Amino acid sequence: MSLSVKTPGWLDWHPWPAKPVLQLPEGAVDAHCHVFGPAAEFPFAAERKYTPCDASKQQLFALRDHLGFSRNVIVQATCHGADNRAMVDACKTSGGKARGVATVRRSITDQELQELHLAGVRGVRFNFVKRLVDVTPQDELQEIAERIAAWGWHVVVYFEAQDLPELWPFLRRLPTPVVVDHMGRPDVGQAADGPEFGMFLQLMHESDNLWCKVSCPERLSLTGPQALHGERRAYQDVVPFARRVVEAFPSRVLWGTDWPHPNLKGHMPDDGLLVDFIAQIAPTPALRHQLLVDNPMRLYWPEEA
Ligand SMILES: O=C(O)c1cc(C(=O)O)oc(=O)c1
Repeated sequence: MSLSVKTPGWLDWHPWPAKPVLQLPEGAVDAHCHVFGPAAEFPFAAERKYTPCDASKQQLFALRDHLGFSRNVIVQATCHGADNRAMVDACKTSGGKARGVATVRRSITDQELQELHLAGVRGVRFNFVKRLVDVTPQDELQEIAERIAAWGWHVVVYFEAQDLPELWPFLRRLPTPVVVDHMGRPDVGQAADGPEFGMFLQLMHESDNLWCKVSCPERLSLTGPQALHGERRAYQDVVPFARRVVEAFPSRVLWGTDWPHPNLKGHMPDDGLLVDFIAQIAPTPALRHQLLVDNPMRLYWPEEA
C-alpha cells in the first residue's frame, strides 16, 4: 500500500464545522478522537487496512477549542498499528489537556509501558473489527490486560454486535474497567428494546466494570437525518439506543466526536452539529455533566476528579 494514496472513497474531515448551539459544561472531555500522521512525520503502519488523510494534533486541538471542549482522549487509530508515536506526541504536547489509549503487543517492555504512562496513556485498545485489523489472539490480549492493570489503566474494546456472544466470556474475564466503543455497534434497524441490544444492556447490567461510549451515530444511523446543513436533530434512529444507555448507566457512559471519522464513505458529519446530537441522548444538564465531565475525568484524570 502506498504511503500517501488515500483509500478510494475516503471522505476527509469537515473543514468548517458549525458552532454547536448546545453549551457544553465547563471542563467537557471529547473522550474518543484520533490523530492521523501527518504521514510525513508519523508514517502509517505497513499492516494497516486503510490509508487516511492527515489529521494533525494542531487540527485536533483547534477543533477542541472551536467546539467548546476542554480536553481530549486520543485513541490509537488502527492505521498506525502499534506504533503509538503520533498519539503520544499529541498527548505530550497538549499541555496536559490530552490523555491517550494505546495499542500494544505482548512484546512491550515494562519500561515502554512506563514511558507511555508518563506521556499520558491510561488505556489499551483491543480491536475485534475484522475490516480494521488482523485480530490478536485472546490469550495475548489477556496477558496484556493483566500487565496494564498494574498501571491502573483500562481496556477499550471495539467489536460489532454480532460478535458479542463469542466475546462475552473474554470481556467478563478482563481484570480492568472495560470501555466499549460506539455502543458495540448495534444494528439500529432493529428495536432498541429488542434482543440484540438487550444482550449488550444485559452485559452492562451484569458487569459493574463495563463502560460504554455512546458515540458514532453517524456510523450507526441508517435513516439519518445526517448532521449536515444545519440539522441539529440528527440521527433520530440512533437516539433511542444511546439514550437508553445514558439513562440506565449514567455513571458509566462517555462521549466522543470520533474526529477525524475514519472510513466514512457515505457522508462526513459537521462536528458542530454532532455535538448538538448530545442534547437528544443526554437531555438534562445533570446527565450531560456526568457524560462529558465526571465520567471521563474519573477514568482519565483520576488525580483531579
Ligand atoms: O469504524 C471505524 O472504521 C473506526 C476505525 C477506527 C480506527 O481505525 O482506529 O476507529 C474507530 O473508532 C472507528
